[in-house]
Amino acid sequence: MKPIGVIGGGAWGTALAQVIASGSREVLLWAREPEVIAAINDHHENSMFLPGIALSPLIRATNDLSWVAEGEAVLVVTPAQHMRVVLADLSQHAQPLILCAKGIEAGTHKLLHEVAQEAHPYSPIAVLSGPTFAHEVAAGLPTAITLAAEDEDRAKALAALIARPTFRPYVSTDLSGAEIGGAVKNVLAIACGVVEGAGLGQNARAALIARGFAEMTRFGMARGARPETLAGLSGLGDLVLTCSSTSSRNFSLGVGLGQGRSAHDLLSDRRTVAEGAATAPVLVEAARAAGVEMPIADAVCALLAGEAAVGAVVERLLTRPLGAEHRA
Ligand SMILES: NC(=O)C1=CN([C@@H]2O[C@H](COP(=O)(O)OP(=O)(O)OC[C@H]3O[C@@H](n4cnc5c(N)ncnc54)[C@H](O)[C@@H]3O)[C@@H](O)[C@H]2O)C=CC1
Ligand SMILES: O=C(CO)COP(=O)(O)O
Repeated sequence: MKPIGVIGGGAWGTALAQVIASGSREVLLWAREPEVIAAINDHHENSMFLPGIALSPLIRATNDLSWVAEGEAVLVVTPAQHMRVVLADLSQHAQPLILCAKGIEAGTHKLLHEVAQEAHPYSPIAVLSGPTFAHEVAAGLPTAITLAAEDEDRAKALAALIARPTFRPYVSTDLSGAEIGGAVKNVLAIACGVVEGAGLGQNARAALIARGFAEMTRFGMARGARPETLAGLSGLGDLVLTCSSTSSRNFSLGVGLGQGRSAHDLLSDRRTVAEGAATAPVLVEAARAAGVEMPIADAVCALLAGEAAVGAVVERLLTRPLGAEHRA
């Protein structure tokens, strides 16, 4: 059996490596930080990004991308905004690339499967996205996730390759839908954190999840996503997960904003990623370009940019004209 490659030694890349290795598969994991490579190879732990999890000895870490490219398939798990640069360093090959980051590329407004296809025209591209906190997945807790590829047989084959007794991929052919759900829910998770931090109550949070989902659906459909994908694991499923737990970095960032702290303070000095902070301005631009109204995403963007205080943003949302719940 050939090994499987994983690019990205953060919490999620490491958790996915652990899942795959639990099926007696060797994993070649590319990490950026020499300390992460040493800790995985010498102590079978990623103490920087996923502390406290004893990793399988079948996971070997490297800083050599050409090694990883030998995998039967390669999971790409760098933060969204770094993906194009990292993929440019990966040699061209014909193995499938499974994209696991959540975001939309700044500047181009492209979804990550579009970025990957430009960088690797000969590789089949798949997307893996859903409600999956890394620490739970690494601990072997039950998890379901969407695996999307244009070709359904390819999606099924990749799902079989990475499925494990407590890790269940459900297949889809809707790449855009799987990606848009994951990208947009990060921004909405920040909004839900603000509700929590500002003490606005549980009614407000439920309203925000439902109205946020309406925004996700409008934007997704404008960008070619299927509504049923957005209502599935990678959309609504992940939205519910990250809008209700401080295990979410995006939700936690929102809690800090809701307590009146600045995004600059909350984001400086952190090693871990809160993708929603990078996605929010890109999403707002992309929504405008597509003619889609996204008032909650606009509010998150204004808070992150320090353009408005929490009270003003909430008032702006509450004083919007009353309207129909469902638009024709
Ligand atoms: N942590 C989780 O529970 C989940 C994360 N994801 C997604 O996976 C992606 C990666 O997130 P995590 O593994 O959680 O990251 P993390 O927050 O655990 O670690 C940060 C990662 O960013 C990398 N990084 C920093 N600067 C970089 C650069 N210039 N070039 C390339 N890489 C750089 C670091 O090497 C490290 O791997 C994100 O898009 C995230 O939304 C998806 C599902 C679950
Ligand atoms: O995407 C995730 C779970 O599905 C992780 O969420 P955070 O990035 O907000 O921690």
